Amino acid sequence: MTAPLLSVRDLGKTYRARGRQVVGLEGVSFDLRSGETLGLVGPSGSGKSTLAKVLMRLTEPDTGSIALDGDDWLALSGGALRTRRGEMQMVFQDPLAAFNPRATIGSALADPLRIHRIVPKAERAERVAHLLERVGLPADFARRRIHQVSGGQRQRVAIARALATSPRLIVLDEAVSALDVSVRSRILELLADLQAREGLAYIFVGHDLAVVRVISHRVAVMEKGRIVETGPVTQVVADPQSETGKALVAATPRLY
Ligand SMILES: Nc1ncnc2c1ncn2[C@@H]1O[C@H](COP(=O)(O)OP(=O)(O)OP(=O)(O)O)[C@@H](O)[C@H]1O
Repeated sequence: MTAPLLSVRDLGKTYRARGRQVVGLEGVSFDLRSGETLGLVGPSGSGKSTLAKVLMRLTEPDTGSIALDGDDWLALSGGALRTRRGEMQMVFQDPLAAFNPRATIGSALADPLRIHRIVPKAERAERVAHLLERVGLPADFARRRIHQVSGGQRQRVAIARALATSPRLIVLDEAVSALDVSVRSRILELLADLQAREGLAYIFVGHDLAVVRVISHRVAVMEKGRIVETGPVTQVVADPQSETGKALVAATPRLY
């Protein structure tokens, strides 16, 4: 067995809001290997976004540890964090909110190449064209703006931008939830192709178990900040053990 790419142990986070304490995460532990997808499901408020934000170093946990490739991910700060940040990327539900509407797609893709000093200026246009090609878009998309392309194409651009820093892991937060069924299937196919070719690991946050099942190898069910059940996706779907897992399966008529 190869060592895990990501090793998460005992993460805890409590929010303090208006004198009240709210559990964001409690005792969250899991491993993820290269080339593997972990689906993350659970009701609203169960801690999925908090976990994603902690992994991305957008918020700090109170307790616990995260190792990426054996390195202490939470110990990184300043320049070291900036250098390695691109190893984990995130794709959101609404790419329009994540892109400057006035910038061209080409400049949006060139930004991470410049910021992370991935290729010299003279090679950026070529690298942008290559990123577009990897997500199935023609090179002339570089001249368009994000609002000039369809929802599925926007999500392809968002995936291309995530790929720019050669991440080991991409957190996909409801990344296909806003798309029509046929567009959604093609994006899921693209993600699976990229994973097969490049060994990317994904954490796929979703509310629809029917969609999560298509892409995930394993699934973790969250409730009140805890992982209450985890296992191979086929097993959790066929025979959920937790009350939350049972409720999610019961609420998903398209599973069979
Ligand atoms: N900034 C914050 N301040 C206070 N409480 C917060 C904050 N962010 C999240 N919470 C609380 O932490 C808990 C976990 O929330 P989180 O957003 O991680 O859940 P989620 O599973 O992603 O929900 P959703 O599916 O609705 O996005 C909830 O009770 C939420 O109200």
